[in-house]
Amino acid sequence: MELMVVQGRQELGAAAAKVIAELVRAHPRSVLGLATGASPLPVYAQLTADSGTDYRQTTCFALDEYVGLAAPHPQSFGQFVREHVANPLGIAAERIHVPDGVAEDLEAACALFERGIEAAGGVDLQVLGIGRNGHLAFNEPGSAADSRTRVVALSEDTRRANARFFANPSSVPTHAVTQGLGTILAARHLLLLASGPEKASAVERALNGPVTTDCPASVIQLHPNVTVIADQQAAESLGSAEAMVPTLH
Ligand SMILES: O=P(O)(O)OC[C@H]1O[C@](O)(CO)[C@@H](O)[C@@H]1O
Repeated sequence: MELMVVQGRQELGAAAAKVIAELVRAHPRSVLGLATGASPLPVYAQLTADSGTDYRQTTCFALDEYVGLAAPHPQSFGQFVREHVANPLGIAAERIHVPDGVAEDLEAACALFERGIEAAGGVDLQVLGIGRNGHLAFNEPGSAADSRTRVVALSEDTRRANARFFANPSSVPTHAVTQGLGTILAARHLLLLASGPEKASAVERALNGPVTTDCPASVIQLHPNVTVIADQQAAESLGSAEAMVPTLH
C-alpha cells in the first residue's frame, strides 16, 4: 500500500488527478471506477483543468446510486457523474455506467451492472472515498468482503452525513444500489481519497486496524495495489503510518 499525505483538498485533487491522467495517457481505453461525494470533487476539477489528456475513449463505472433517484435529479449520483466527469471530460453517455436506482427489478439491474464491468474487462483504476463510519461506496458496516452489486439500507449516520446535499434531511433516500466490496476489490488498482478531520478515525481504522466488517474500508488491506491519498487532517490519527507503508510523501 502506498500512502501519500498531502496538505489539503487542492493538493489531494492534484495528486489523484496525476495518477488518473498518467494511466489514461498511457492507456486511453482504460476503465475507470468513479466515486461520488465531496472527496473526489477537487480531483475531477483538476482533470477538467488539465487539457493534456483525452478521456473520450475511457469507460467509467460509478460506485453507487440512491434507490429512487436517477439523472437528472440533482442529488442523484448519475447527475453528479454527468456534471463533474462525463460532460467536462467529453465522455459519451454510452461509456458512462451508473447503477440503476430506479429499475423495476433492482436485483436484475444489479446483475446487469456486474456483467457490464466484466464485459468491459474489469476496472483498471477505482477511485474511492470513505465514509465516517468506514463505509466504502455504500457498503455499510456488516458488509461482506465478497459482496457484489446489490441493494442496501443506508445507516442513519450515512443519511445524516449526506443530508448536506439535500434540501431536507428527510429527503435522503433510505436505500441505495452499491457495488459490493468484492466488486471493488476486483479492480486492478484502488485509489482511496480522504480529506477532513471527520475522516481521521475511519482512515486510521481502515489502514491500521484489523480487517473487519465493522470497518468495510479495511478490506483495502487485502488488495495488492492500493494508493491512499489523505490530507493532513484525515491522516492525523495515523501516527505510526511510516512503519506500516512503504511510501510517505
Ligand atoms: O466524500 P464524502 O462526501 O465524504 O463521501 C464519502 C463516501 O460516501 C459516499 O457518498 C457513499 O457512497 C461515497 O460516494 C463517498 O465516497
